Amino acid sequence: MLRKFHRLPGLMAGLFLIVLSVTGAVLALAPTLDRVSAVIPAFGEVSVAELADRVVTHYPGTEQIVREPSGKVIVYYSRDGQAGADLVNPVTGEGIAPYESSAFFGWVKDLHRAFMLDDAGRALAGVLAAFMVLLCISGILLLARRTGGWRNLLRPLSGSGSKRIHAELARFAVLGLLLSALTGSYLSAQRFGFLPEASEIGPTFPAEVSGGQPAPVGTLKALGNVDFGEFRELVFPYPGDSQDVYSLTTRGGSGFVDQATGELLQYQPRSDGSVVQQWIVSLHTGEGLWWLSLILGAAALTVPVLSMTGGIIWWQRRRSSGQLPDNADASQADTLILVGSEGNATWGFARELHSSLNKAGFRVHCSEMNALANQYPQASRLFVLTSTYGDGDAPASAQQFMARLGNFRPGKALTFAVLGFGDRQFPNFCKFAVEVDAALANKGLGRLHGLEKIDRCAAAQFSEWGESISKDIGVPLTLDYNPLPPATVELELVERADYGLAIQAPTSILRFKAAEQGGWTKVFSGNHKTLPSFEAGDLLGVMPPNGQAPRFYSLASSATDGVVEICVRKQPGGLCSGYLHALRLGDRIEGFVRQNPEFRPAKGNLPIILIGAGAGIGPLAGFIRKNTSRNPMYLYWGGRDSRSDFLYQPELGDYLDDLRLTGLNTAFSRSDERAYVQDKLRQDQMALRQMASKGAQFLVCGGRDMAAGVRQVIDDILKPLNTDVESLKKQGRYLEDIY
Ligand SMILES: Cc1cc2nc3c(=O)[nH]c(=O)nc-3n(C[C@H](O)[C@H](O)[C@H](O)COP(=O)(O)O)c2cc1C
Repeated sequence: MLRKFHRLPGLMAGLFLIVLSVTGAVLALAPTLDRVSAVIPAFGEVSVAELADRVVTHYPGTEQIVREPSGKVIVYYSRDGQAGADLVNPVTGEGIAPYESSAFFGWVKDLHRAFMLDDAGRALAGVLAAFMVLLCISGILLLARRTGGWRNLLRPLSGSGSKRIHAELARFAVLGLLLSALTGSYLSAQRFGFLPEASEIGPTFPAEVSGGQPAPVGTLKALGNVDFGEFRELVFPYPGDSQDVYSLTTRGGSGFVDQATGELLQYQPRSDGSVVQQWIVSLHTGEGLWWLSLILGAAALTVPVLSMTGGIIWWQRRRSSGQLPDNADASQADTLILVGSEGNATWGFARELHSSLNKAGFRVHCSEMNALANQYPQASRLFVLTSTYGDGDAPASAQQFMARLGNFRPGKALTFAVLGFGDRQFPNFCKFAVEVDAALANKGLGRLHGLEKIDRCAAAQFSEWGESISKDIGVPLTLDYNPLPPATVELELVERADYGLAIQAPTSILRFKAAEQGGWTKVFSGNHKTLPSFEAGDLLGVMPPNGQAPRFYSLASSATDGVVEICVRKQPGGLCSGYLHALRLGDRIEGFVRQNPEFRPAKGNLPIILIGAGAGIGPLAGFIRKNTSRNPMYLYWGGRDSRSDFLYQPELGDYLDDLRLTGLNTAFSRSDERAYVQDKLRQDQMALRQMASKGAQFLVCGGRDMAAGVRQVIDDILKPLNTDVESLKKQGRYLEDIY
């Protein structure tokens, strides 16, 4: 609901909002430019009497002197019967340049206020400002939900692409945008009479003036008492009219000054309403507050990017939820399908189930798990299809499910079936699905069908599950889904370095390049695909021979390195690792990239501690290679025998020499020292604790047992700091890529 609330005004108003914000950003420059060119005397340096005296010396026909909020001073005068206006220096009274309001800023202001459409445009701008208020408020709520609560609002954000850019920019700009939108809505509501405007009634013209011989303006006492900082406007008396007076406006009010005695007559302070009104204008335009105008301008500039990324997110969501035809409304549906997915594979299965149930005559509502509503009044069966990610964690579209389950009030008749999607190669096979199944049972829901798990998107297992469900619901379902294989690129092996043969742990560093599509094939196929950009720590999906499901390997290079590098240990009987180890230079494989932004070193210059064992060194070596800004980076790595499987030994030496690597600590389990990487960590505990207390980040890559051992040692090391690995994980300071 909240997302819908955020999305609708956003999509409707996107284009106009871009115009409003870009013009707003341009206008925000005006107060700063004015401030830069203005000469502003220090407090107490120039009184209004002195200012007027100096101006009159240079402009004998002065009629009015105005001080703009930026500090600029304008004199309006008549000379030889011609009216003129000049900018003047308030210290000397000399003219600086003829005064002309900028035609460009005037045009931009018209576009900003009314889209060049008079009242209809003004009304539209007002409605858009109100939309913007809604967008900002719903956006802040969504952000708090995404970061796990208000207290975490400033924490590092996870995710990548449009979602990440949208959230980061919104977090930076939201307060500025909210201020502009609130003040804009207020001013617009005032203009159309929905809110009262503070009317400023000036003082009445004095009943009595001295009528004596006018004194020189520089000697008038009431003007001498007002500092330039307080001054706003001085209107001169009509020349030769001894009954006329000076009209003086200051920051605090306005009054009249007798031109002979210099007495202040009929002074009237400004009303509170007028002060508030002026503040609202200043907070909207930055008038007189040049620093605020820069903040508002920077915030406004984010709107085009926010609109674009917001549009992309909406479109991706729509596409991934498959624009399901005949998706029943949640309140009307008798059957629910909730989907937890990170890479969208599970959506394909959900779509097939949705279509099959629809054909069987059910009213089916399908949505992501994060969109779990509090109630589904008509629903009697719930199917949850979810993948598992990270190390047994929830996928992106299910991360808020468990929290939302707290408010979920299921009807008595609602029964459920959970179908997990995962990969048996991970020890936490379908762990999140297991947790969801238990949580729903705890909530008191009856089971329609027990938990089942699908390994690597196996279509046959899915069909079998469909047959069991058919029996449970008493209606035949045919679940015939063949997932499309991912779009792959042909990669050619260009280099390999082999280690570990002597110790029966063959491990190779393999470097590939996108294979050249030559000659006629290239011309006619139009099929010259390249890998998308990738970073060390992302995953290379490799299609093994015989059409098996892809296997994933952590990338040890970034796209900018010009090669696709992986480090692979040959597993006994391993289909894909065996296939890769048998490759010779020039051989080609089919591969694709899957991003893994959760496993990346933090930016900045806090220490990074890389810990790994065996082939887990791959992405860690990639991080070190990329550390061209020489931030402190330490590597703890464990192998078997330094003579046989010291992976990346020459490169690590170079990185130490050129300071991309600050410290290297190795442990070899089959050498004389018989040490594991955990032992080296324990030996260095003082240094590690000190770095942790300074905010260091830990990145661990390698086998599961090693990772468990490392976690235990780091927990011990952190104890005196009253923290642990779990807390560091929550802060994004302990990342694992384990297999
Ligand atoms: C980085 C990564 C981590 C994964 N972690 C697990 C895991 O812990 N347990 C599991 O069963 N499957 C794991 N998988 C496999 C996915 O759950 C599986 O590929 C699933 O079909 C993906 O579906 P989705 O594209 O809808 O998210 C992982 C996959 C990747 C790429």
